[in-house]
Amino acid sequence: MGSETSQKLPVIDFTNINLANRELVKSQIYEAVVEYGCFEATFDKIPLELRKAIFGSLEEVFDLPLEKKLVNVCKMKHQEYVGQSPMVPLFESLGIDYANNFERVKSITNIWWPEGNLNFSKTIHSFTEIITELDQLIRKMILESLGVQKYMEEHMNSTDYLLRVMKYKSPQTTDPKLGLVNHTDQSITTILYQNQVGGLEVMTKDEKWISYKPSPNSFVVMIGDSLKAWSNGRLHSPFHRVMMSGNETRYSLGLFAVPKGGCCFKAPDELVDDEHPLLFKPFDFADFLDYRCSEKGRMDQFSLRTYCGL
Ligand SMILES: O=C(O)CCC(=O)C(=O)O
Ligand SMILES: [Fe+2]
Repeated sequence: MGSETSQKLPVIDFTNINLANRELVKSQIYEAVVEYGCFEATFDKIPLELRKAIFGSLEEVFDLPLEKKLVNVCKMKHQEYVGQSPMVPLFESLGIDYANNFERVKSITNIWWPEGNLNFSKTIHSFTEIITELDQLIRKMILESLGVQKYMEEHMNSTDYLLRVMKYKSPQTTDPKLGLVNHTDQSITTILYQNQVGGLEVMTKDEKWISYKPSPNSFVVMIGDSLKAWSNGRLHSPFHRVMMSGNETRYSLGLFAVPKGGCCFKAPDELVDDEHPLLFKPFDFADFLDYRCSEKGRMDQFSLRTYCGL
């Protein structure tokens, strides 16, 4: 599935949003999430020192002994350590749930480093706090574009944040090797950030792979299946994967906004009418993840449609 294209993701500038350009940015976002389900955000609020600290912290956590990484630190379901998988041997990932809450980050840090590691907690939390703000601005603008801003508070209150950190070993070859399998995210939105090593590819609606070139002030913003369902299919949740080549280690972070478990996630009535019949049954995110992580769900590229498509 998919051939390469020299096309690029739409780039949207968030460095200086003001009253004069807000509406323009809003329309750029909407156009991008309808067409690509994804865009590159230029955003300069991560100072260079913090960037260095972030990738230093990622190196440090993945250098922990395997038995430490295998301890399940998350209260959110299905967020345990992934690694040493025969399907994706280069890939490792750890979850930090509710990473926007400093006390929560500290208590997870203390499991990994019983003597504490304040530098790690602070770095992870600062990053999350800054990116959470970007996420909320983007979602606010998306809800406005959808004409359902009256649900803003309810929508924001029914979501939590999960941070996942990722390491991809270098394959030591110029021949690209699969780093992470092709998938859509189950989240509402995902914001990705990475070191200088490229590899992320996003699929267009006509099944072409766009490869993304990282840079320090650039973030990839992606729509997940939950927002696709909530927008009653108006927004696209794109397939994406990671392909690795060369001899440098790739580190990345994904901040996932996810529906709170136990809460019924349903498209607003305003987005459902004769022209736009309801496409997905209301769902509980925890159940959706149960399906996605089941033996059948793991093999199912169209898990949203299978799980709650009408
Ligand atoms: O490492 C990346 O850039 C992508 C990670 C990803 O797609 C995911 O964790 O869902
Ligand atoms: Fe993903």
